[in-house]
Amino acid sequence: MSRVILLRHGESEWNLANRFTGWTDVDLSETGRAQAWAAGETLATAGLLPQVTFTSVLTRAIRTLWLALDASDRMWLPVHRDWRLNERHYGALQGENKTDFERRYGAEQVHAWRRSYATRPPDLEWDDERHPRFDPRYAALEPGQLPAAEALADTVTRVRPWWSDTLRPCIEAGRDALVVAHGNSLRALIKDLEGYSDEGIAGLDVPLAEPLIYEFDRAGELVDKTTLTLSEE
Ligand SMILES: O=C(O)[C@@H](CO)OP(=O)(O)O
Repeated sequence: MSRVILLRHGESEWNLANRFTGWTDVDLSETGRAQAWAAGETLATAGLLPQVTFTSVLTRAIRTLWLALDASDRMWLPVHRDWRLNERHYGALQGENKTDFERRYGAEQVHAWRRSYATRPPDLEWDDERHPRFDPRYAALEPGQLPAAEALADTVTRVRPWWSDTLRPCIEAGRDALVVAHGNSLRALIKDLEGYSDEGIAGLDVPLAEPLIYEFDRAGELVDKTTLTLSEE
């Protein structure tokens, strides 16, 4: 048996400001840091101490992992960062305020951008300085791998091979893993794990910094899922 703990990062500065974030590399807010620490304490109290950890290449997820590892006295664990766990790329919407956009474009359009499976937000321009091709952390990737905007369906397409080549072998080896990622990259993973339909996944929101525990058998089949409630201060 293997346990996989899925953890969305704590509140970021742009969760707080209600701005579309995507691949923008914003840090955790003070609340987000406290949430990440509390998540680590909760895992330690529950005896959920993984042997290996995975995260994205974005600061809010990496720092959540660091704080959770520190709080659970596990800073020595191996950490594997992978761009395929990044948040869904929100294209030209990145930086915009979600409420302002609802006023300008209507709640239905904004909901489609945020939660429909296949609706892609408008692309970031190729020459926009925020385009990932200008970011050194993606320098080893082929230009065709770098999104200018993603629908959730596109995020599923990049998370699926990560599951097959990285997480699944770890599960089959009987190892427990902590995966710290983002609202929509976790929705992409959970869609396949729990068999959500393209329409059904629109109704799933992953809470900030609340550990979701998935248990798998040695064949990599999901056998159980639980949510850990955070310990009270
Ligand atoms: O802005 C984002 O990148 C995400 C996560 O915060 O937002 P949403 O939940 O609207 O997809």
